[in-house]
Amino acid sequence: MTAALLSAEHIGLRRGPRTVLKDISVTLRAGERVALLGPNGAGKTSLLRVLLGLVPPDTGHVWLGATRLRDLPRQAIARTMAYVPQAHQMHFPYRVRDVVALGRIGQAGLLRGAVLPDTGADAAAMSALRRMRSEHLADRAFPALSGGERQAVLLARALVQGARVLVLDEPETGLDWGQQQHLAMLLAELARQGHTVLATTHDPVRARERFDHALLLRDGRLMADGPVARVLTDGAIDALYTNVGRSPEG
Ligand SMILES: Nc1ncnc2c1ncn2[C@@H]1O[C@H](COP(=O)(O)OP(=O)(O)OP(=O)(O)O)[C@@H](O)[C@H]1O
Repeated sequence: MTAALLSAEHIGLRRGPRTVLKDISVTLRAGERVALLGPNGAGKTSLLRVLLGLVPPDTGHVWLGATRLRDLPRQAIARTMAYVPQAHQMHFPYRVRDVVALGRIGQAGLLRGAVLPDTGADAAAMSALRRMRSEHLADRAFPALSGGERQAVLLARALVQGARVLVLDEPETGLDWGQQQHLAMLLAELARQGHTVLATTHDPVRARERFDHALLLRDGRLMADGPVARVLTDGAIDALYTNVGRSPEG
């Protein structure tokens, strides 16, 4: 089996009086597409943020390879992991190639003072856009793109960043069927190239087709973790989404 790229052990997270994550242990491996599913409020985004090192857990540890995430500088984390947010948050009319080139800013030496990236950045951006089959968008204004085009551009930026782990929060939201198919094809290609894809989704049926592995989260607890064919059964899906919020607060 491939070595763990990112792992979490016994993660607990409290927010005010609420326990948001409870004793969660997961392992992500190179080349895997992992779907994170659960009802609204289950803790999916909170878990992503802990895994990305954006929120320190109250208990447990996250490991990037053999190193604890909390012992790594932000730049080192950024070179390994990229967060691909829902794709509608940028309003300034940057050109696509510049949005992608911004992925270089996390690299050594560029954080201090530099606004726009180094001379190699544009070539790197174009190469990443080609990998995401989006080079034809290079000179368009980012905010004018469709949701699916923006996702592809943000994935290209993650590639420029050098990230091996790509973390996506509900990437299919707002995409029509054709764009969802295109995104699924890009994620499959990235996984074949050895990237790890971790994405939240509200669509268990499509997750069975488009992911290798599933994590089921409910009330902050990991209910199941395994290959999609084993984990995403009709019974498990029903149980995941039925009578939500009735379990005791812990
Ligand atoms: N900063 C915070 N302060 C208080 N409560 C929080 C905070 N962040 C998250 N929570 C609570 O933690 C729980 C999990 O939230 P989270 O956003 O992780 O769920 P989710 O599974 O991503 O939900 P959704 O599918 O609706 O996006 C929710 O009850 C939420 O209200």
